[in-house]
Amino acid sequence: MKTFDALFAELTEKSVTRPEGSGTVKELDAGVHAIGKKIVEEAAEVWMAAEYETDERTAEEISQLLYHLQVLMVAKGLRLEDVYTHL
Ligand SMILES: N=c1c2ncn([C@@H]3O[C@H](COP(=O)(O)OP(=O)(O)OP(=O)(O)O)[C@@H](O)[C@H]3O)c2ncn1[C@@H]1O[C@H](COP(=O)(O)O)[C@@H](O)[C@H]1O
Repeated sequence: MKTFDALFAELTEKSVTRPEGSGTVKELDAGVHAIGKKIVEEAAEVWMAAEYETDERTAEEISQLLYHLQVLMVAKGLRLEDVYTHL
């Protein structure tokens, strides 16, 4: 099972190696504005799933929100430590 930290390491590596077909690379190239919109969309999907769908669907939507938050962190050059310091 993938952890938050392992996913972040994977996305960071992809931002450097830029493999063909990577959705992350595509999203990074779209820029902070597009990534931000995706985050808002995914956050709304988390909310709707939590209110009206199953726990499994909610967990799936949360995983997608976490993914897009990580893509934004990579786009901004933020490290996990930069966020963890505020927890
Ligand atoms: N965890 C994720 C992940 N979560 C969400 N997503 C993306 O976010 C989208 C969210 O799905 P939705 O159904 O909400 O969105 P959609 O509107 O249908 O899709 P779009 O039209 O917006 O692409 C998915 O289609 C994926 O493009 C993810 N894309 C990649 N990962 C992981 O990130 C890593 C790197 O992925 P690549 O860069 O694609 O190799 C791999 O480990 C992947 O498993």
